[in-house]
Amino acid sequence: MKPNEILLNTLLVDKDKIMFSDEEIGDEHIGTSVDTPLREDAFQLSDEEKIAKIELHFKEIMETLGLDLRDDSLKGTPKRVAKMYVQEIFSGLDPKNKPAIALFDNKYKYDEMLVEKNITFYSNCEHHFVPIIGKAHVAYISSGKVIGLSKLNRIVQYFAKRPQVQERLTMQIARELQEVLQTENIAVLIDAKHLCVSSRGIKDDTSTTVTSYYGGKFQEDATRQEFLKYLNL
Ligand SMILES: Nc1nc2c(ncn2[C@@H]2O[C@H](COP(=O)(O)OP(=O)(O)OP(=O)(O)O)[C@@H](O)[C@H]2O)c(=O)[nH]1
Ligand SMILES: [Zn+2]
Repeated sequence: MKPNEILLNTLLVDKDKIMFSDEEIGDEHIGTSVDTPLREDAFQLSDEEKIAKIELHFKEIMETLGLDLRDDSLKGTPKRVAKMYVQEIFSGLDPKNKPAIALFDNKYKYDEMLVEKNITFYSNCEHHFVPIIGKAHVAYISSGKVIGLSKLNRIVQYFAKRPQVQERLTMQIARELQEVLQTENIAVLIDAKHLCVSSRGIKDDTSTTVTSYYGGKFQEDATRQEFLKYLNL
């Protein structure tokens, strides 16, 4: 294959992967791979319909593995897994579960950074569908608006409840905070353990993965250092 053909193929593959956004579908999103790749018909089924379909398919997976679903302990598993996927661990794929955020004026005139640290989250790796367990630390410097503290945690949980890669999770949290708080001044740092790295494959039980995003004033060295100091990093 000539170099140009290789480049073209790469572009085609990437384009297919990132065409569909969870906010909007359109060409303007080609290149904005911050969005979870979603099918065009992603929101057509009700939760009940999704659960029924996943139950059916999961039953088939278990039977293919050789399990006898007449066993008392196993017979409810396909339904349990389906409900867990739709209502719990992948509930962040559905915008109806996005946390409602009320914005308040910064009447306290607090203009230093606010850090919400050690937000424990459970996500799942989109390559293997096994858990990612980690801590997210987020910070913002108000541009005149503030939100309730718990909403910072809720935003982290919403995006964690999707099949994820850590880089995208980091960027989705940062982008949402920038939108909600109407400021570029956002920092996000995630330190997480990927069970696909520790419990299988390379089986490295000690390594963790750190990703970060620094926007606006956090791009200045002193501000970034202050944020990291609060995290004891
Ligand atoms: N960049 C990135 N990679 C991830 C993340 N979670 C898991 N991975 C990696 O995704 C890769 C998938 O690689 P493949 O070679 O296709 O899969 P695999 O054969 O199961 O790879 P091994 O885990 O090395 O056995 C692995 O290296 C994972 O460690 C993540 O959040 N970000
Ligand atoms: Zn994985």
